[in-house]
Amino acid sequence: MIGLSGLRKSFGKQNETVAALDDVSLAVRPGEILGIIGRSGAGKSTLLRCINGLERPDTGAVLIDGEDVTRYGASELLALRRTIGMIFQHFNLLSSRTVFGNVALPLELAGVPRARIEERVARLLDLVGLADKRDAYPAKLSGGQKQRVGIARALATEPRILLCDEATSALDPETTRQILALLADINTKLGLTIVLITHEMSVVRDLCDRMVVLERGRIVEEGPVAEIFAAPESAVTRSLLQEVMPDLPSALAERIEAEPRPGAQALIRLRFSGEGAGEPVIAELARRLDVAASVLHGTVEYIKRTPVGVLVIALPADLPRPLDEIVGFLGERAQSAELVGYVAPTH
Ligand SMILES: Nc1ncnc2c1ncn2[C@@H]1O[C@H](COP(=O)(O)OP(=O)(O)OP(=O)(O)O)[C@@H](O)[C@H]1O
Repeated sequence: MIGLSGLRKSFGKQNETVAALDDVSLAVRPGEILGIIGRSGAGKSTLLRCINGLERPDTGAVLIDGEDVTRYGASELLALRRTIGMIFQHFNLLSSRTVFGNVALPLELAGVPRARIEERVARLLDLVGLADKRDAYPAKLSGGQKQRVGIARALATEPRILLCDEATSALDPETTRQILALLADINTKLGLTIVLITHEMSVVRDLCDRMVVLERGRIVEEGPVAEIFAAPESAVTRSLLQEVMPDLPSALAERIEAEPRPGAQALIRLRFSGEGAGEPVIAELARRLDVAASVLHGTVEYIKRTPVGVLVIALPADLPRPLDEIVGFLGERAQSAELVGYVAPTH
């Protein structure tokens, strides 16, 4: 549905140039929800703006339904934007217009007859659960209600693609959950393709099918959300994941040493996904290798009903077998097993 190939975009800043996008290639499948995550300045907004033609890449192609939109002129771009809805962090509603007036605006601009506008807006307000706020002005709405208006307005021209620019970053956690549930509902009901940018892993976890991690204008990781949560490869992804699935609680992290001191216990981090998440690894470790491990930390997240977890265990100081063998044994039963370091005995 959307194909980006070899996108590069630089901005000049005094004497230096910043590569906002540095050779980005990506395919977005019809009907999927793709999350693009990265830290501030990673290039997320530039990427989104290239998709809807607000930004023209220096080189590379943006294919929408097979057509390279980087070659479009002004009028073709205008038509393109009607097929791509967009919602924003700060909603961007017109304060002088009612809820109805805001949602109706793109239809008025497209010259849709009044009766059809009335009917379409009523349907959209029903869809986003705001039928009773039809005549309210934005100033009287909560953040979540404003974003619902934003979503209804974005859907007014019946786009095939919805771009979300940090759409829940200004909302509290409960309202965020409701808006993400609404987006999931719209994705299912309308078969809409959704591309969202965010700096929050919880948004990706709760809504997306696949994810892309951007860092300094480059894609550093890409794949199904559950797979990346279970086995993050890049340092950026691991660090972003700390927000939802801490690898180690900070009190424990402070005590970790790289080399074993006499009497120190080795800490092993296990990652699990899907079926493996329920397997009795620790019991097997005790039974088969005669190693009694203790659990120091664990989290389990459900991503589209797939359990994905992290478990940190401490091995006893005097191991009956070589450490490598134990890590290998665990690695065969979990998604991954790695030595985190050692903790010295506290007494
Ligand atoms: N119009 C511009 N002029 C100059 N530099 C820009 C412009 N737009 C973006 N940049 C630079 O390009 C880089 C990527 O910016 P971009 O806004 O795409 O990142 P982002 O991941 O969306 O960040 P944020 O989450 O803070 O919005 C940054 O270094 C930014 O300063």
